[in-house]
Amino acid sequence: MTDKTLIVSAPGKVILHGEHAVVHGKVALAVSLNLRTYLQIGLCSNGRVQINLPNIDTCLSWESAALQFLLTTIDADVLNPKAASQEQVDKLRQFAGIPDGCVDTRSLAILCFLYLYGAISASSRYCLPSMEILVWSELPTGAGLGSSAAYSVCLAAALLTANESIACPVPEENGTVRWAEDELELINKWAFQGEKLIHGNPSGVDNAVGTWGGALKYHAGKIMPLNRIPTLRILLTNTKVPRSTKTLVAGVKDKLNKFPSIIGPILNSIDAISCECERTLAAIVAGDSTEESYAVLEELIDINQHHLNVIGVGHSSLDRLCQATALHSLHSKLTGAGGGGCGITLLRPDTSPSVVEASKRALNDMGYDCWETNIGGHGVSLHSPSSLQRDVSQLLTRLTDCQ
Ligand SMILES: Nc1ncnc2c1ncn2[C@@H]1O[C@H](COP(=O)(O)OP(=O)(O)OP(=O)(O)O)[C@@H](O)[C@H]1O
Ligand SMILES: C[C@@](O)(CCO)CC(=O)[O-]
Ligand SMILES: [Mg+2]
Repeated sequence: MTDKTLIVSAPGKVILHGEHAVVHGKVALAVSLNLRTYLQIGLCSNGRVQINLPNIDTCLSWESAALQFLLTTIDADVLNPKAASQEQVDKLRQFAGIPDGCVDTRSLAILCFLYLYGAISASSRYCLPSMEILVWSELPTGAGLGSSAAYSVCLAAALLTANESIACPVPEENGTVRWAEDELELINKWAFQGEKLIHGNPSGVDNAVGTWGGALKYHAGKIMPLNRIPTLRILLTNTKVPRSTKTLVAGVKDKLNKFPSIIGPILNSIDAISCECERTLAAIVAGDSTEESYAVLEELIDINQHHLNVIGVGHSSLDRLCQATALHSLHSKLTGAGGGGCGITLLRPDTSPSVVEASKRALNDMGYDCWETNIGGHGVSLHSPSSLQRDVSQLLTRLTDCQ
């Protein structure tokens, strides 16, 4: 590609409880996934900026000179990330030929890139750097697993590192490194600004998981690592019904504005579910009556799924998912923004392989993708090419070659 190439990655996430309520200041519990988004950035001197997004069939390239307007449009301080103003968004839309109100996958991804590239580069340079960026993800796009946050976190980490606003740590023996805590905070803050362009009004939970990984409790902007959490077995199902987080989040806000005394208590109840879930997970770690604790976790899942339907983010595909797993005495709820996308099903430590297989078969027969997942992937990381899994490395090389 170029003389200086960096590869970063960030994990997707599942929200156990608290989606949507967290946007309104309630508690959410989220864990990172072992599915990641990878970004390769190469600084070059060919006077061009290229972004290749194969998951969404998009590859765009501009003369750096054509992007110089970003320097005057975006007056940013790299150490104090701020949101794009309406005027700036309008200029970016106009430049990229994105009509007002257009929320398709490609438009949102490009808007997010242009703002982060402009804001991070413009704040410390007089001319914009020439670069080639390739983003490829193992996560399904727009399915509730935090693909937008993983994309924003990767862009923020790569642009800040390429710009030397944060250090470029030297990979250790295993070839993967993380940044220092204050640098992670800066990555997270910029990623949050990227999420704003994609989501409209994000809570910040998804980019926090993408940045720090692991399991965390998120409450009104406060990020608290969850240390007392057992190894959970989770079946992840993608209904493949497309939806937009931005639209769903806006829908809940409208409902809350219209019926504050009806929807408000439901959001409070979701908050209480997250807190009860946290206590129950800690009880399992402490070895307290695991059998009963799992029964509580299952009941919390059922109650929350009903609440999410009431606030308008359910979908018939998700109802069918819950019914299909209930036939095997398993409990499911949507995860992420809902409206289709993915659901999670809790498996007990002793759920037998035959039950898991039968559930998977039933879900596959309905046209859904379904897999038992590992949770707790590490947060945003910088990789040496040799440390990447072979299939990921080969894929990035192949995609680079066909640019
Ligand atoms: N691999 C990718 N390449 C380019 N753009 C991506 C990629 N992954 C996500 N995006 C951007 O993120 C948007 C999807 O974000 P959205 O928030 O709707 O879904 P999600 O993040 O997968 O789900 P949730 O927010 O519920 O966890 C896409 O429309 C696209 O703009
Ligand atoms: C629906 C939502 O709560 C989670 C999306 O993964 C939105 C957010 O928190 O930004
Ligand atoms: Mg998202």
